[in-house]
Amino acid sequence: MLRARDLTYRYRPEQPPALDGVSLDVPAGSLFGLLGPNGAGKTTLISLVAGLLAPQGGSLEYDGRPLARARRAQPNAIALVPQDHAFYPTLTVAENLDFFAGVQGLGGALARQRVGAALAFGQLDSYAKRRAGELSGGLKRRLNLAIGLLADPQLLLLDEPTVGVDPQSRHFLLDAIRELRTAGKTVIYTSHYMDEVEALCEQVAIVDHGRVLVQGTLAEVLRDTEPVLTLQLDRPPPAALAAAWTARHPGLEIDATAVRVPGATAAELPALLAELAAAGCTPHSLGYGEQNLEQVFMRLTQRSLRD
Ligand SMILES: Nc1ncnc2c1ncn2[C@@H]1O[C@H](COP(=O)(O)OP(=O)(O)OP(=O)(O)O)[C@@H](O)[C@H]1O
Repeated sequence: MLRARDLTYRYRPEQPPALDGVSLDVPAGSLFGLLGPNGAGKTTLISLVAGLLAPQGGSLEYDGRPLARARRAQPNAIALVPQDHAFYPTLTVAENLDFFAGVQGLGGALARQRVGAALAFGQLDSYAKRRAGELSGGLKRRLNLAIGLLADPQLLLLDEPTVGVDPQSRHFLLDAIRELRTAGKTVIYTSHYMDEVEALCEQVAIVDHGRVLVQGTLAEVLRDTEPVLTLQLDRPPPAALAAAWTARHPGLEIDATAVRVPGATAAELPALLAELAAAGCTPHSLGYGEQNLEQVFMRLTQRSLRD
């Protein structure tokens, strides 16, 4: 459905590029997680898809047509729900929805029906007459999402929709996003919360410094890296053992209570455990094989998502 090839974008000539050759394929009907730390380029990328910025290099296609042409043919097919609150705080919830329905060219019975559906989707009916600026953080996010859905878009771009919300609203928003997918929408979801992306999305791309580091189904991305053995220990292994393991497994990491051994094979496990026991160290937990997205990100960048 959405195909990006070699996209580049630079805000200022003296700055590094915000996007540096990004290629992505977002299948129709997928919940696609765009994961990356602050400043990775996520907002820039979805601003290009939303048409707020024009690519300086590369191409973007939507349903097989150049994006600009697809947008002219179907102006309401793609909607952006931005990170910032995109409504008028002094208007009520209902007035905001009526206003944005009008902005998107909806009128008469269709506008009433879409506003009703958006209120119901965001479970905002009982707040319809409340000034938007007086809503809680979570309700403001729900209103943002409801406005994005007014014109019944096919592709919804959600930029960090759960930042700054209470756990209950976060839960509500994540369920609502799942519902959108069930209703056949395509959703691109940017986040630096890897647990959310892991719980929600079946397609994932990890971006950093304006580049896509890895993309594919969640299962592919998690499997894409060599297995890591993680041992939680009662104390660090002796220096001689650490040196021997590091020689066999470059990239081995040791901290006060854990050892991470990249590239260890399943066949090696008994020997490694025997060496540890001989050195007087007792592992109290052991993990092997599949990693989570945070670990994949750390392996690819040597940094944490929150650095
Ligand atoms: N309007 C702007 N002018 C100049 N530089 C910008 C502008 N907007 C973003 N940048 C820079 O472009 C890079 C990518 O920013 P972008 O907002 O796309 O990242 P992001 O992954 O969405 O981060 P965040 O999670 O913090 O929103 C960053 O280095 C950022 O400082």
